[in-house]
Amino acid sequence: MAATRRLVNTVAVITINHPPVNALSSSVRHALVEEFGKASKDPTVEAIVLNGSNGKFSAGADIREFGTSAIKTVSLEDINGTIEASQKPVVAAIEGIALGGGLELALACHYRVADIQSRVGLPEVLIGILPAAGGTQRLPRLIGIPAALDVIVRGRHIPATEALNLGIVDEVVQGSAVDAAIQLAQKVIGLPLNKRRLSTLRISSNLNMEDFLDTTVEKTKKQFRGAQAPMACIEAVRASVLLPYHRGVEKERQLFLSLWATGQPQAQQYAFFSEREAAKWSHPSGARWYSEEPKLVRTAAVIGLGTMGRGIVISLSKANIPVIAIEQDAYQLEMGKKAVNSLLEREAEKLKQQGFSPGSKLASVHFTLAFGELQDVDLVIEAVYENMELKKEIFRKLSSVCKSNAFLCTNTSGLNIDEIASVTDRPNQVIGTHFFSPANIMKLLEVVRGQQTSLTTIATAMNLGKILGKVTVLVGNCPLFVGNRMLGPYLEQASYLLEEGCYPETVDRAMEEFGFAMGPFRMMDLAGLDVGWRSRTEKGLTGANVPQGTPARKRLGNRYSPLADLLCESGRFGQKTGKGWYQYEKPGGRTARPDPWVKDFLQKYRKTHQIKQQPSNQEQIVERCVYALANEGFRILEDGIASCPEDIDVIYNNGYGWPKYRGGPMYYASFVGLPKVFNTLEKYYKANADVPSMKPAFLLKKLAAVGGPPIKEWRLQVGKPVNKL
Ligand SMILES: CCC/C=C/C(=O)SCCNC(=O)CCNC(=O)[C@H](O)C(C)(C)COP(=O)([O-])OP(=O)([O-])OC[C@H]1O[C@@H](n2cnc3c(N)ncnc32)[C@H](O)[C@@H]1OP(=O)([O-])[O-]
Repeated sequence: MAATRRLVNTVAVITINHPPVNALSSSVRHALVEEFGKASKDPTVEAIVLNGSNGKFSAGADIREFGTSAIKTVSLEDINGTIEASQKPVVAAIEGIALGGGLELALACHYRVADIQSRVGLPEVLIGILPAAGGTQRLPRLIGIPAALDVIVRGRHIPATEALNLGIVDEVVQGSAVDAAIQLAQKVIGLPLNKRRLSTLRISSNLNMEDFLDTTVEKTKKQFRGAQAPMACIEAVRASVLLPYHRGVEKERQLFLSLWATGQPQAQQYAFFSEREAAKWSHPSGARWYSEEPKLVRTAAVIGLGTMGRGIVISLSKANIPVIAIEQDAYQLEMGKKAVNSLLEREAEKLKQQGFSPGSKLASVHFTLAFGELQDVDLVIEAVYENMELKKEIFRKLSSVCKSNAFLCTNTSGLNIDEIASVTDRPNQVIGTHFFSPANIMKLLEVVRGQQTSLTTIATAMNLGKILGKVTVLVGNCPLFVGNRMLGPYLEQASYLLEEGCYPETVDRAMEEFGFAMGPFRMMDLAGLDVGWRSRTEKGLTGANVPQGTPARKRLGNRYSPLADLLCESGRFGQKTGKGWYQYEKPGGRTARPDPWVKDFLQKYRKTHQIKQQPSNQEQIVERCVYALANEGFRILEDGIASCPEDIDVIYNNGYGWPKYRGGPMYYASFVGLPKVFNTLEKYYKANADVPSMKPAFLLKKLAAVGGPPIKEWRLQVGKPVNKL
């Protein structure tokens, strides 16, 4: 039964029953209509309580129903209208979650009681749509325009205590929300309900509403560049100010339909489900996520308290895993300790505001210089800087100190996991955990399996990612893994565009207007140009080891752009030195301004090398950079490094500032049409045979030849994720 009804004295308790998250699918909506109908007519029932089974009120509309005929059967807004109009008081008992349509349903009830652990919110914007069951009209009437806009446009999950302060819920309880709701229902029997019907309320505000909304539009446009849903949310809330309720709801509906026509909701919903699929990892042996038991990680250690290590320590502590944090000398340890403690204090403050005792949620961190103290930890994450010899030295030590069943993880963004594992006494328990900076904030975790990594180790690392609240993707071992490997051809194209007449700001603007959080040059300045320079020097691509007579713009017969090397030779390492592709207000400054020095440098460079100027327009810039990125994605699939295109998209959406409303580079390629992507790359490669990264990948060619099937059918062509490198 999608909903059940029981009687407690004169209160009917209607329970939504649709595991795992009580999504309001067609069957649930039908069941709600039926049970409400019965409870309303039953003369022994004087009040109604609505809750969800398994401690979850509801995660909202069933996302899988969008775009199908199921969504067209009995509408949630009609149900909400019926509930609100009920002559018997209806109380929502919110446990766990009331999200999206779930909260809209609760808003239609006359009262709302929440348990202290629950979260409410209208996160529709995160899947490309807007609350379209009256949420954009009821919430502003309940909590006012500014607060409602914040909730609806940002789509965040709001902890119960904050929801109480905002006025979204009437009561927060430590114990059972259902018991409290039944008590409240009994208390309000017979009281007038008019003021509890949100659709009938008038919006009160002293603000100059039109100005306020216009300013919000401008701010939101900048903040969510290119995303349509946040803008539609504002327009729907504007309607709540200007129009009577029923016309506001019509506007909500229209906005929903026009959003659907943009294609953005489909991309964002693909991204939503891809994230969940990524957790269901597969292994070339045929093992899958459900066939392997992860080991419990009761204690962990982090080696190295630089920016990355600090973030990892915070993540572990927030997941209630006690941590031992190690540094190499007293000074570094003290610096790390100060930074970690100050971040932990902030977390503790947040918890206090939510009504929790920080001690119950944040695990302890012990700082030490002594490796010997690691003998009992279940798992170690090494997070020192990227240097193979240093990492090997640490893993040798760990191997001798840690108990035999401890897992050893290396936080590297591209070094060979097998080489690191080879110096240990347990290569099967070594795995890569590539966090993204700042590690306590960024959602992505690339888990890298080496050749000998055991299934238990994989299951444990994947499960740890989940416990840390990360979007975790399992990938194979190759230089730079998935995300960073794809950046290579992308950044290469960006540099060639400069050689051919563009400027950093032109390329960045094009990519940012496409939707990237940051264009390639601003990104390089932030990461530090010296990092890539060091790696190219080690590979003999630049510096003293380049063979004499090598042309400046060729390496091993292929095109090479020395621009970044030249910048580094002038001491321009990016933000840290106050100069890079841009100039900054000071070393460490954040505000990038176009630098006349760079313009002059590029002009002289083009003249010296007699490069014909043919600056690309915005569309060409995007095509070259994004197709280069996706093409490498196809190669990664061919090589068996990623299991499926969805995993690649999850990595880009969560770790590289890719605009989620475009689904990810592989989804985008599919959206544009694989034959078009193939033909564009082929044309470029024919004209530039010295740029092998633009040669269309074999898999792309194969898929384009059959007309570019939908992305979920690519798996058939990809096969098992066997590392072919
Ligand atoms: C009518 C128009 C107006 C209304 C619009 C809306 O309400 S739009 C909706 C607005 N609401 C949202 O945007 C909320 C979206 N959901 C979430 O944010 C999270 O899922 C969570 C916080 C509810 C639970 O997190 P967690 O880490 O505990 O668990 P988990 O994330 O792994 O999910 C478990 C399983 O449930 C599945 N599933 C989940 N939700 C839905 C759904 N609504 N639908 C269908 N399925 C859903 C999920 O795919 C997964 O399936 P699998 O892989 O097992 O087959």
